Amino acid sequence: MVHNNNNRFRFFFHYSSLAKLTFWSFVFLALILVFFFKSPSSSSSSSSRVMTSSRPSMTSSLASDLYRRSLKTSSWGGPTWEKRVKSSARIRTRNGFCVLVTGASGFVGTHVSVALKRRGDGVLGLDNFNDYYEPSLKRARQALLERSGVYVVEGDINDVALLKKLFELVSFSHVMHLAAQAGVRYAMQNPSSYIHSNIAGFVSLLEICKNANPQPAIVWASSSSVYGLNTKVPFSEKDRTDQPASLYAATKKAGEEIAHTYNHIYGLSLTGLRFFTVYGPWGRPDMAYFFFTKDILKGKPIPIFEGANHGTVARDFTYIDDIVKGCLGALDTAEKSTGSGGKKRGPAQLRVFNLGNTSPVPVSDLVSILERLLKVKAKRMVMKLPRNGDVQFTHANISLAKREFGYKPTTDLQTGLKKFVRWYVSYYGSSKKSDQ
Ligand SMILES: O=C(O)[C@H]1O[C@H](OP(=O)(O)OP(=O)(O)OC[C@H]2O[C@@H](n3ccc(=O)[nH]c3=O)[C@H](O)[C@@H]2O)[C@H](O)[C@@H](O)[C@@H]1O
Repeated sequence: MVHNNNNRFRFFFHYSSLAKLTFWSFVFLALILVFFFKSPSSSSSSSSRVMTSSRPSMTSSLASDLYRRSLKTSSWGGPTWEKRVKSSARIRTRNGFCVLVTGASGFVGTHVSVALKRRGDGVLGLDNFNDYYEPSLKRARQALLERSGVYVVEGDINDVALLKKLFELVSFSHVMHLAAQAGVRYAMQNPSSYIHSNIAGFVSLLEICKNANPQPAIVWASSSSVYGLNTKVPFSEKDRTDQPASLYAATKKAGEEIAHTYNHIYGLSLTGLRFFTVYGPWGRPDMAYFFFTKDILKGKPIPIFEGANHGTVARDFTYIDDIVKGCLGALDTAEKSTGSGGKKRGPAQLRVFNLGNTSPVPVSDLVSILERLLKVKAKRMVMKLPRNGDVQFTHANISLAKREFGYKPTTDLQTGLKKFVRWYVSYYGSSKKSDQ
């Protein structure tokens, strides 16, 4: 009896302390939730586009919220959001791909997404809409993508919870990874942004891809800048790439080594594309051809770089439509990854290709073409090539891409710039008045 009473007492004691514990846990959780939803920075990061979110876990959502706060992007989740994600990623043709395009509202990302969608592939975009250059241009590209049926999820590639969610909702056959911090000279002003996007972000994406089942094949943007101080021309994929001249180039080179690691350990199929100074409609305002156009129209001086002893500075300018063909060719010839759920099952494809135009043009000739197209004389201000990451010359050997997927650029600089200028004038309206 005594024994029984004791048991009952113990049971009651346990029961009441358990109830207390549960009660206080609830109170604590409620306090966290109140703090989380009322916090000013969390609400300031929420734009009018905020959707109710169904987030995977408290800790991951807090972490992802921090990223979103720092990048001022809106939140994600909820049934409507999930429906849009799935609908955008739905394949509409036999044997079509299901592609996640990171950096979809970027210059190359927009063009590639539209081309994939047009041929019936399922395409889901992802972009953090950062303000490295005018976000309104990224929004305009997003509107264009919407009209083509491509939904762009607003978020950062470092947001692990978001990436997990996307891979839960959609079984991607391919990832076209174009999200990056671009620009050679800006790396001296904001080095950490290159580490954040080009290294940490790439690893975060690869971690998700390696754990996915099935693992997608990945095609991603490297850069001609990896050739750095290499003087042997034209640049071939076999040439040395261990002398980067800018932090930007170093992060792209690091990306190539990271790609090797994930291919080796996890059996991810990885293809890096070394783009050579891509230009065209909907381009990047930080690039020379773009801001030269703006400044020539405004009558502002154009800084034209030259090498030592008046040496020519030249680029293998490559038109966007040619680059898009190269990207699709790389996707079409990408073999499947061989691993699943984080385990390698056999060797997988690892490739790197130059995507250039194979005909370098001096920067001074670029300016002459723009003068003719704009019918305005440029105020040329010739200056020494700054020692902040620029290289004097780029020239692609494209025989590897030609052999693998028939890559053959067809647009010369004159023709491509004509299309760019036409777009520029129509986009900015009366361009001479444009403040962009
Ligand atoms: O192909 C690449 O790998 C790289 O191409 C471009 O980098 P860059 O070729 O330096 O392109 P721009 O900044 O547009 O410069 C084009 C040319 O104009 C010259 N330039 C640039 C700026 C300026 O004020 N004056 C000037 O003469 C540069 O020296 C260069 O020769 C992109 O900005 C990079 O993101 C990309 O990775």
